[in-house]
Amino acid sequence: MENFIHPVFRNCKNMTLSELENRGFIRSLPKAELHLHIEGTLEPEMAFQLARKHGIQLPYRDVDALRGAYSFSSLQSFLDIYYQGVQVLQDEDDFYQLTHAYLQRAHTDGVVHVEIFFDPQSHMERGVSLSVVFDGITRALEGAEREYGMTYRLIPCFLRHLSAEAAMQTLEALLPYRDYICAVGLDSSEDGHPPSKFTQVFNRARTENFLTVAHAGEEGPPLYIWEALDNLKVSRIDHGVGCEVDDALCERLAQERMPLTVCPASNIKLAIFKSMEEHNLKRLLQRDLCVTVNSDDPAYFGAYIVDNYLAVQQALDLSREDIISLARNSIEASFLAEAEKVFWLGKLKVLNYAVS
Ligand code: HPA
Ligand SMILES: [Zn+2]
Repeated sequence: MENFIHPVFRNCKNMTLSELENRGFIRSLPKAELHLHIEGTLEPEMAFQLARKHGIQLPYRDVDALRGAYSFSSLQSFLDIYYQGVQVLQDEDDFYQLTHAYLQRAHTDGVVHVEIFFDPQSHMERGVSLSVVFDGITRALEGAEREYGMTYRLIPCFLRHLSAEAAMQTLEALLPYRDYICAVGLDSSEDGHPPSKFTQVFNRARTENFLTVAHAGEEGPPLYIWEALDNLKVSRIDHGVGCEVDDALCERLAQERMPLTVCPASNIKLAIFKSMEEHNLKRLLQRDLCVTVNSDDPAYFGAYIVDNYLAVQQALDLSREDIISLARNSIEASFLAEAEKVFWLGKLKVLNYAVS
């Protein structure tokens, strides 16, 4: 027990006082996490625990060797390891444990509302039923709502490297679970898989009263962001950092107040930017875009939501007002009801008075 360090403090050993103060400040802000793949919260310790439980042999000697493999050169190099990790998720309790662990962590980070992605196709193709996935995830979400008052939405995503027909079949399989679903999304390998490939599927999703979101402009060109807006009629762009080279697109995003769910640590780990100092988040904020900060796949990128806020604050020299704007954007960009947004925005307004 002597050497036990709570995961929240694992990275704190070498921190300066101002880092600790900033971390506490960021934690204290009510915020929403809007870009989080639940499968991307699988920490190596849990991967080994579940592999042992199910008699699965992971191709790594131990937890350290697995964590050591989390070194990526591109989105695809990450996805190859991520889909391998998914294999250990087999029964309802696995999905519960995974989601429960993430929600506990999010709560300590001051997250008051989560919108969680998951990849139904990566489970169904292994013979894991949708009811197992939904039951496990929603059991944890309902527990966090009871215990912490944390609200939630669920967003199943279609894998864009698979066919539009497969996505349509997946949408049909999801319909019996419609009461648990707020929106549908699009993720996985971006290059060569434009949003327009899924126009019909997203049309159908909207006739079924689902909102839509899509990953676009992570590695892909601005054209994919235009297509997500015009073909898929999304309410948010996931990532979207590739918009910067297209002035007309930036103007449209600003004018429509179209949120971008930016994931800074993910962008560095997947080599979208060479370093955090080169990240374009501050420039996008200065262009009046509705930028939010999120963790994407925190177990793989080594950074949960507060780590992401802190990293951009330090690297880009963001003020406390900037940080509050990011938290405010997250509430505004969420799929919460208007009255709930007003409640959290009121709390943030009081905090803003306190720092300005
Ligand atoms: O960052 C991502 N991009 C695309 N697909 C994904 N699936 C999990 N994480 C990601
Ligand atoms: Zn993502």
